[in-house]
Amino acid sequence: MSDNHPSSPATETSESTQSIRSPRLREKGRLMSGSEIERTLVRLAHEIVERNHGCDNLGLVGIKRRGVPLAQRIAALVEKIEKQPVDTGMLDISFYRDDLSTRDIRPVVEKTDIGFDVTGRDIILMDDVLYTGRTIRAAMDALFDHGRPKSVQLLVLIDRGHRELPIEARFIGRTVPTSRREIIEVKLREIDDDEQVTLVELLD
Ligand SMILES: O=P(O)(O)OC[C@H]1O[C@H](OP(=O)(O)OP(=O)(O)O)[C@H](O)[C@@H]1O
Ligand SMILES: O=c1cc[nH]c(=O)[nH]1
Repeated sequence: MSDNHPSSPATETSESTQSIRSPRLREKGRLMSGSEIERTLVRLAHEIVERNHGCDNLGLVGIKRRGVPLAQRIAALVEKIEKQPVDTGMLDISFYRDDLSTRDIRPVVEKTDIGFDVTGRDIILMDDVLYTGRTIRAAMDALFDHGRPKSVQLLVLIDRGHRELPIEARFIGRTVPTSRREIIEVKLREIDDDEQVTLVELLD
């Protein structure tokens, strides 16, 4: 989570008397359990295959962090349906965002290596949450730095609205109307050792 999202994590500084308090959060309820996430991914894998008439030219690209396990799981499901492997890669868009000045700068820079040639391919970008659309816009910039795909489609587990750019997902796990004072928190077992989607309210 980042500073430009209300869901920013606790930021404490010990080097001075100043400390930025974490926002107070209240959990409002669970939107999806682990098994609901799994079932949704199975449906999305079938939709991808159906709308792309197979998977011959597909390449899946997950956006760090939680888009990566989503892409890997969907690749495995598509492979099971179509009985052929699907190229899968990842993008770390930290340095491509257009609002870097307001980002929580992370100390570890991870190299972006999509892992296959995207030129001429039908690329499906994957992320956990679609909100303003700025991450996806940045991811597309990064993608086109790597080559020229034939098409780019977007898959998200949760579309929470509040777009600030003309970006829409083609494959959506669940559309959740939210207020700007709410946060969608996605947990995936590969990253969080837990698996669920919850709606959280920002109290401050
Ligand atoms: O549409 P947007 O407004 O760009 O928001 C969506 C992004 O926000 C989250 O990432 P974030 O950078 O907050 O943190 P994360 O790496 O902890 O998921 C989420 O994973 C999406 O990538
Ligand atoms: O609610 C939100 C908004 C952006 N990113 C998230 O993970 N959750």
